[in-house]
Amino acid sequence: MQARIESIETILVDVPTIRPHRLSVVTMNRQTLVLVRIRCADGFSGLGEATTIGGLSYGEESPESIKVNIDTYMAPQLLGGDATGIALLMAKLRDTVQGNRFAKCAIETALYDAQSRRLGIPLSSLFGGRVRDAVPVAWTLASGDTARDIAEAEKMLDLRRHNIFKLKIGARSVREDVAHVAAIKRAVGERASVRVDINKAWSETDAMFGVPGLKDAGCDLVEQPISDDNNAGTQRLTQRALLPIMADESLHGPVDAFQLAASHAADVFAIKIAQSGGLVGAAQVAAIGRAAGIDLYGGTMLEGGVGTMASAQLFSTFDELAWGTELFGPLLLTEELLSAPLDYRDFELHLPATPGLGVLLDEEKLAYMRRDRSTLTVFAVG
Ligand SMILES: O=C(O)C[C@H]1C=CC(=O)O1
Ligand SMILES: [Mn+2]
Repeated sequence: MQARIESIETILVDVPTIRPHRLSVVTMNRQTLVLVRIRCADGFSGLGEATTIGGLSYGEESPESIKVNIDTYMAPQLLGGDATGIALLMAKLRDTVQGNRFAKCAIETALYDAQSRRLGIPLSSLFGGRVRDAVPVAWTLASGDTARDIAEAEKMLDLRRHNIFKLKIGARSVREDVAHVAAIKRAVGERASVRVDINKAWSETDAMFGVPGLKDAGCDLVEQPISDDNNAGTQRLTQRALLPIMADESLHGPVDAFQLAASHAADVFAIKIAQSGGLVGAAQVAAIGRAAGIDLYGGTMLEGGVGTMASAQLFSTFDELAWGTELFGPLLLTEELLSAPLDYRDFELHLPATPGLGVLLDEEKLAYMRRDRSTLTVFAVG
């Protein structure tokens, strides 16, 4: 049975964060969610998300460019097509649209959400089924203040919400950053795993000094210490084997995964569905990593509930997820856009058993919060 695509809508929603979120590349005070909704003639619809971080400071696609490119170049090609033929539709997009991985991810996710709803099964069933019904979730400490980060970590441990902490460093000197990490590890001790994300800020020589310091501080994992232009440098750091090195910004889908795996320039892959160009691309990144003996970690672009659940649906199917996930995006936001919030408890995100993504939008809240609330545009078949 075919299902004609009737409309594709891309919606921007600006949501303040619960506190400033300081990365080496940007300080976020709000997040712009990019939501995609595809409606089909058989009455089924699907949701996807293409949210990125800090406008253009993290990736090459901004929320605004994602919306314009979907509305102008992608939606017209897909409208009227058969929504059940996901591989064919995505092949058509790949042939005619270069790059734009986040936009493609949102469209592909919406098609998979609609298709799994149509079949009455969770989205994870279309990727082989679940190995687990819940995934561990790290929290990022990024207030920029050591005492505040320690208080936040204590609160998360008390709530039994997170016992893995990822510290954002790289904006200060290496010496100051190592002292910051050491203070937080001293405070939480064996109750939590402490890891760092440098978001490319270090030079290779910074890393030569910094990584041994982090090891002495009790840090467990180092994410993207140096530029993604210098994978040879990351390979050298990985081979020094002082601490596990995780690839994040250097990993944009299966081709990068293959190159990093072939040169063993990482010990761990941060799998992100948007960076990988979609769920299928992310599954391929995971498979390449596993084939090369590289561990997996479920990454985020700090998406809201839709993208977070799409990621969780895929990560639940991985046979190995040694470093857990960081699917905490909705918890960083001051506003809930789902009709029921995601289920975080006992240090994990629990997945719903309902069809598709298993999430619904709070339509009233969305209507009130969407950026274009006065100038609505929905692209539909004429
Ligand atoms: O990993 C990143 O670089 C981006 C993001 C994920 C968690 C977080 O706090 O920031
Ligand atoms: Mn990262």
